[in-house]
Amino acid sequence: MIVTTAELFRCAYGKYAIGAYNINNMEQTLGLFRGCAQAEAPFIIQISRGARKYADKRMLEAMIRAAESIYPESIFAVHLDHGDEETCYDCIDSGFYSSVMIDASHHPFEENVAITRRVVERAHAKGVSVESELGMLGGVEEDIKIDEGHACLTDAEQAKEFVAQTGCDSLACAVGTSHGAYKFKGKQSIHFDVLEAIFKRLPGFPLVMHGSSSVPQEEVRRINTAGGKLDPSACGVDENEYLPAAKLGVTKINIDTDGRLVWMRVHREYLRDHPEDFDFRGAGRVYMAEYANFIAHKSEKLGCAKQLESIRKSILAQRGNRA
Ligand SMILES: O=C(CO)COP(=O)(O)O
Ligand SMILES: O=C[C@H](O)COP(=O)(O)O
Ligand SMILES: [Zn+2]
Ligand SMILES: [Zn+2]
Repeated sequence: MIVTTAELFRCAYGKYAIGAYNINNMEQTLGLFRGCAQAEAPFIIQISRGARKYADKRMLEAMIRAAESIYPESIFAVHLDHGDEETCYDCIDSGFYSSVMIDASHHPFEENVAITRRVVERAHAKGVSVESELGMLGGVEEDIKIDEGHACLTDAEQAKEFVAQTGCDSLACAVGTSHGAYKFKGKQSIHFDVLEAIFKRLPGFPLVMHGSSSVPQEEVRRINTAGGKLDPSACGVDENEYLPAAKLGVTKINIDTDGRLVWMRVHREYLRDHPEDFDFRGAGRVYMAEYANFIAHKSEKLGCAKQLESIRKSILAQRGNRA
């Protein structure tokens, strides 16, 4: 069942967070549905503009619809990740996406408000939820790279004003995390003081945390042992901080890099250990099983494992009340 992120957030708020994972190909798609079925977890499928170019937006839609028919019990939102205005409209008009992110945070405040408001109007007219962004994360995001010194954390007072002026359904905040495998040097910590200040000014309002991969050192070590050359000093967010963040209003946690690391590790090790192999499905099979286990593990850490049936009841009730 495809639901909106707003519907998911009404169930999760203050209790747990929903994992948002980017997909680009069939193996990720099947692994994601399988992992969430294993964990009995709801989820958010994220499609970036890069993914829409890489795999063709029609291919991604067809794969997701096929995966849904293979896993009919699944409950998920289809979400555009880091959209610009034009791509948001394309997704809203497609009738397939249930949620879009308009990321105009690189513009000045007033312009960010104006762009976000336009998208909210078009989206809400079609029942689509809107995530917006205020503040700037470090790291690489689509074609923009922001170094550590230029990242700027979200101001709580501005966040309150921004939400009131735009009417968006959720807000991505910069609270110390960053995108990619080369995150800030050393351990990445969520600035809980900043998050708490936003939570206090926006009680009941769903917050989103991007750049939340944990970049496990063991994963980086295995990739490098099998021939990779990733920076071994980079680490991500401690997975044990997902739930404390959820208690402060974070309902959506974005994880892409960690899934890419699973792909890299499985394929590098498989090719190293099976030099005679010319059937790529061997590695693909291992990857799908490993990715499913990875998703199930993340769902436990996010607190959304075993929530599927209660979410189903609650969303059907929400829809019944509105009908
Ligand atoms: O925020 C993300 C996608 O929008 C992903 O963040 P990571 O690079 O930490 O996985
Ligand atoms: O934040 C970005 C996501 O990790 C998606 O990355 P991408 O734009 O390379 O598809
Ligand atoms: Zn941004
Ligand atoms: Zn992001």
